[in-house]
Amino acid sequence: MSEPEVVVHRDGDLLAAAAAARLVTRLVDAQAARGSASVVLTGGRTGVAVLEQLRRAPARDAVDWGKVDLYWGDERFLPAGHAERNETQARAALLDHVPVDPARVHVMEPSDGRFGDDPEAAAAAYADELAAAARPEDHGSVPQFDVCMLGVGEEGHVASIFPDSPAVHELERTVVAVRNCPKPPPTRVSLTLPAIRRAREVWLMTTGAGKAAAVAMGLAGAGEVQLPAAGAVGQRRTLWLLDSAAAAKVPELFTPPLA
Ligand SMILES: O=C1O[C@H](COP(=O)(O)O)[C@@H](O)[C@H](O)[C@H]1O
Repeated sequence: MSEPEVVVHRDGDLLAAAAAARLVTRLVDAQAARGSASVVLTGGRTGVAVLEQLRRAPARDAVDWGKVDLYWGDERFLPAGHAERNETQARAALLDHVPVDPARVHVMEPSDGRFGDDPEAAAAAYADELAAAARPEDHGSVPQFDVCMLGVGEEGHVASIFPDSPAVHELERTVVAVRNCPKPPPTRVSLTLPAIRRAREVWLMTTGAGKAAAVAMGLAGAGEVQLPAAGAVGQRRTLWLLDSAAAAKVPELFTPPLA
């Protein structure tokens, strides 16, 4: 597992543009090395802003989008096409604008999908989908994602893993249904921390003063039960991509000059 690294950008727009550029490089490198690439997308303001910046970046065409597997870290369990679904927002921001292979767009089922209003069944199906995509070299029931992008909530949640919730205690399953979320909508489907930790690189991306306390605690060694973001660690790299407001309380040890 990797030690956290911090990159601070002047503001959220710059962070989103820089993360989009970083993602292009990472996907191109993965395709050069292995023929294809995989990325876990996140919902939330920063995650969607990164995809919007990627849509606008001419360098996006350096990626062979037909050879990218796209997954989600979590999904709001709502009907297909609902404006608050992370999938809907990712499609509008980027996926509808690049030539992805629909078979490689691995969505979490909506609440009016194959399993109806049963988030546990939707979570189990996604776990099966991940297991089917894992190759022998992944050494487990989850693909070794090239990049797992995550937002960070004010109370330190990542994906839909909230502090001291059943999901943060899950050590076996790779995907779980989440009920009674403190942030609406109350029902979600989420990767678990063990699944997230299979990623080569985990990028925790967040902006704004409201996130500063959670970011500082995550970097100061908080436990993952109290602060799930602290448990989101990549195999090779764990990057905290912050704007200066979110970085305001970061321990000095981690504070590099503005990027
Ligand atoms: O609801 C969610 O929120 C988090 C954080 O969102 P943000 O707007 O505060 O950046 C996000 O990471 C998660 O995917 C999403 O479902």
